[in-house]
Amino acid sequence: MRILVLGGDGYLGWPTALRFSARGHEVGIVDNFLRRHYHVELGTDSLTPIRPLQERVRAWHEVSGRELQVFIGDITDYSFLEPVIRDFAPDAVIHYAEQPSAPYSMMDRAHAVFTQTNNVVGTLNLLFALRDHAPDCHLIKLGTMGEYGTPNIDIEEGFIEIHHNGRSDILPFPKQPGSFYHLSKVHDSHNIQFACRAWGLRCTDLNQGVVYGIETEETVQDERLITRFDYDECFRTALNRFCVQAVIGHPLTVYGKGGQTRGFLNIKDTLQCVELTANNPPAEGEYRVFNQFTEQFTVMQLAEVVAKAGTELGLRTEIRPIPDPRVEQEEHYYNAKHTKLIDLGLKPHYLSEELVESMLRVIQRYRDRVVMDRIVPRITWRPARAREEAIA
Ligand SMILES: O=c1ccn([C@@H]2O[C@H](COP(=O)(O)OP(=O)(O)O[C@H]3O[C@H](CS(=O)(=O)O)[C@@H](O)[C@H](O)[C@H]3O)[C@@H](O)[C@H]2O)c(=O)[nH]1
Repeated sequence: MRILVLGGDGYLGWPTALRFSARGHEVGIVDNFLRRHYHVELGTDSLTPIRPLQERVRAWHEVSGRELQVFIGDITDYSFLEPVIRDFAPDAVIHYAEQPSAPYSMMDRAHAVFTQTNNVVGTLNLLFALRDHAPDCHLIKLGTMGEYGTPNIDIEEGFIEIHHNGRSDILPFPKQPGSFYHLSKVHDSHNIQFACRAWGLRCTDLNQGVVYGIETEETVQDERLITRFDYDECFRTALNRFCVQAVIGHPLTVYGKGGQTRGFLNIKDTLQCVELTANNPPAEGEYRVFNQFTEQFTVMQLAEVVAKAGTELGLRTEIRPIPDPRVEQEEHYYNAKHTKLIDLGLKPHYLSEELVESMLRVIQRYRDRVVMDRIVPRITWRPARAREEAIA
């Protein structure tokens, strides 16, 4: 297949591009380096010393003998995106090219507006480019489990049968997202579903949970191929962040009661899921939703696994809950279905103490790169006065 990875310089995009390239597909990467720019803006950095994209691409060529095509530009700029889609003529587009952080979107008005403009306009441009230049292409869009929020009923995979006043229908599962970032993904889902219905596009919306992990089969082949690994309050994910905190001797920052439950998956399973999805495309006009995670945990359970693994390695690891900077339920019912990818053949890598220990060992190699004053959260979901109190 000809596969275009939008956001192919990112945490997941880069390993995804390598995986498809290793399997013999023709892979193109599109990126505008926004993730690198956010870190310059916030004074943070990836724990792992990632190389410039062109150097990574050369390294992959040396290691594998394979070429990756690179397109540098912004997908919100249609005059950039349209010729890329037209000339590359993809069979599948994997779309990671969005602002992915809930805290970043909650910083202030400007960051909320940027997040929604960037994400919604980029995806809309993509839909039009596919309609006009690659109508048979399979769009694989990274959505989020956070679209559903935490309702007091079981979460279905995209759709739910509703009986109402003697009639019934299968409708999109209700959405109660918890940040302007998560809301941007809801807006995308609606736009994509409409484009499938109106124009016959085919799309899989992958409602992904919280990803953890550093290494994949391809990125370990050469140190220049390592993917980024964030631990700061904005671009982290909880488990990755707790692991870095354990290594530097910082108390694990469980927010509030720690009963927040989410779906989690290993970065290796992100690649498996995307590959299974690409190999099993939907029909023309079909809009599918897969819930992409393998296990659910509370935040406190994650912290406990990290604390135990840290103790095994001789680290002094303390769990210290802090007031929750977000507006979210700190204890709640959570039971989300996730069978469709398993039915396609997903073989999960489950979370274990050994896996966390191996992450801690990799992090230990780079511990001198940690920006210490970017661990404690400063962004809150509440308005200014409450924010100042929280920081104090
Ligand atoms: O130091 C921390 C960091 C996070 N949390 C808690 O851990 C949970 C998950 O937070 P997270 O920062 O790991 O992930 P989140 O903000 O939900 O976003 C991440 O995971 C989402 C999937 S999901 O959570 O919506 O299923 C993706 O869409 C996003 O791109 C990705 O950044 C939240 O309840 C948060 O309050 C802590 O208790 N302590």
